Amino acid sequence: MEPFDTEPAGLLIHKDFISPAQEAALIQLFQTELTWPERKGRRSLHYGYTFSYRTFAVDLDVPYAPFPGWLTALLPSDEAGGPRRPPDQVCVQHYPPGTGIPPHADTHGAFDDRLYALSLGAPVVMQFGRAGGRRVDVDVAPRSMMLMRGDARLHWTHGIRARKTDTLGEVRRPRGDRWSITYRWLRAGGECECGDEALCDTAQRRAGVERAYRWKEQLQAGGAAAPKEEP
Ligand SMILES: O=C(O)CCC(=O)C(=O)O
Ligand SMILES: [Fe+2]
Repeated sequence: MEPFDTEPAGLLIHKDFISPAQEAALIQLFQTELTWPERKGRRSLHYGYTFSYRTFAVDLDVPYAPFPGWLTALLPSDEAGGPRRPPDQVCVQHYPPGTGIPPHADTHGAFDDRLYALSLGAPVVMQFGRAGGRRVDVDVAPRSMMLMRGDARLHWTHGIRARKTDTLGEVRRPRGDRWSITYRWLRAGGECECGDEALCDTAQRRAGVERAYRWKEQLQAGGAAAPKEEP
């Protein structure tokens, strides 16, 4: 796994984590064997514990669902000191062209300091952002496994703009269908000690600040009636 050559620190990318043949077989499986929710935009399926879009943590009321065989074969083998056990929560997502995911930091208290994401299908530009406006665009290649830890995990947001093309230098590249598999481990104790009040749910709760959910802001502004585009 190689560190990304600029900020954010803690972003590592393992190119060609799977072969083109493995990728093609997986995309075939995604398209023919999985039952995706009927909705426009990005679509998600959950394995292990189920992710809750209400709390942005796992929903412990939904029993742990064992991983299917095809997924077990794709668990990251980590050079960074772990994982010592299989992930608790895995999310397979499909991004049709034009869709994205709003900038966010995965919930600190719920998940520990390592997040992995395997990419399949079309490449996409992922944007990392830091409070104060710094932004780094990362061109995420298919078949690569990304690891976010340290700063990249805790103190930067990541997101994908909902748009039909990405611009790289002078080149406008059309988006294509992309799939990702993200891997998360529950944080023991459920409290994060990073203290980052801009991004950490534990720090915000301790400071008496309610996390600023975009859909709550929309509700207050008389806008959308339900969360639509949250991670
Ligand atoms: O699609 C990806 O590569 C990342 C998805 C993500 O950030 C998330 O599900 O929290
Ligand atoms: Fe994320």
